[in-house]
Amino acid sequence: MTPERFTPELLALGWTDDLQEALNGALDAADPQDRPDLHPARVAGVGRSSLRLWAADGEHDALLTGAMRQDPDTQPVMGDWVIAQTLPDTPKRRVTALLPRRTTFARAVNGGLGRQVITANVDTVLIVTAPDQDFDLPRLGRYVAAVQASGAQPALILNKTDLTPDPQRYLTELGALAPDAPLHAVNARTGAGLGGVRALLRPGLTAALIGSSGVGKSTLTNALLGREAAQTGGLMAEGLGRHTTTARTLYRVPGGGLLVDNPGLRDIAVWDPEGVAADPARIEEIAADCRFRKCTHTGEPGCAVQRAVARGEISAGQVQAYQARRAPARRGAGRPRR
Ligand SMILES: Nc1nc2c(ncn2[C@@H]2O[C@H](COP(=O)(O)OP(=O)(O)OP(=O)(O)O)[C@@H](O)[C@H]2O)c(=O)[nH]1
Ligand SMILES: [Zn+2]
Repeated sequence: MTPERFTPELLALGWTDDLQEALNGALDAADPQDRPDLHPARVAGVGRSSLRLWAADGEHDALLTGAMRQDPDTQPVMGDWVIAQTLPDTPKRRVTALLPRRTTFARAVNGGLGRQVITANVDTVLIVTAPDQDFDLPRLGRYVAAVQASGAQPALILNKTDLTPDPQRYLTELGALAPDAPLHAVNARTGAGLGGVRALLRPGLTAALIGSSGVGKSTLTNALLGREAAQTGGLMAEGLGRHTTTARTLYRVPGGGLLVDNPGLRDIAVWDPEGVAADPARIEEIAADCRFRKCTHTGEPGCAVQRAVARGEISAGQVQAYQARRAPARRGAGRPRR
């Protein structure tokens, strides 16, 4: 049907079985005449009215269909996978559909009534801190919670290890925040310890860096990329350049992996942590529409919860948090609760 399907190019961009399945479904539903022109692509840059896409056959500028532009639920964000149509008279593509999101970073808007997704499909978030006045365990703990709520895996990075005679003391405290998370000490300026961080950026995986201003995210980005891509010292990163006011970009890491640079993610410190927490009543309300009464929301057909995740109404992380909370009760009772 389509020439795509796990080409090395798509895999390098983070293509998965779930995405292929969603694409197949969308192609089945599409006008047979259009099918050869429909291809998956990853959103690598977001401008006011256009998108930068990375596809199996290279980079393209793209426009949204009017319907997608008007619906906040289908507005593609950095990291999203979309279906893009080639057009006869222009090199620009037209984005026709949003593919389901694996993870979502969102912030609460309208006083917590709504949520705005700012980055999708990030697998690993490197939480960066330094052994100086930035080292604030409660705030770092909120980063960890926000990352887990997004559905992504946190990793903890202590940068600027040259500033302390005793990095181990900081590492011990950091490690206690998330015992299962990878933990690395680095000096982004000299590159010391970078090998461990590089090992987290495997082909097909998408990573992002968060942490306060000045902690060394841009320096670390440049060290990982092996070039001066991001401006250090608090200036804006390279991105869509002249076309946008807010730089948001995706980088390819030499050796594999993708790195999202998104100022919106950097502001995670100001997020309301409750805004991203799961509301069990809300999820149970959605789950009432699942086809199966004992649906576990882990991939059953007709699952209303997964449908809500795909629409961005709730995040994969919220569902995970909800399931994690239910699991002990389920074990205790020895049978499913519903
Ligand atoms: N001593 C020391 N300084 C570092 C290290 N890494 C980065 N810096 C310095 O810290 C300052 C801030 O680094 P940036 O990389 O711009 O920090 P950032 O987190 O990207 O900051 P924003 O762009 O404002 O979010 C720069 O002067 C860097 O040279 C390190 O490992 N040791
Ligand atoms: Zn379900």
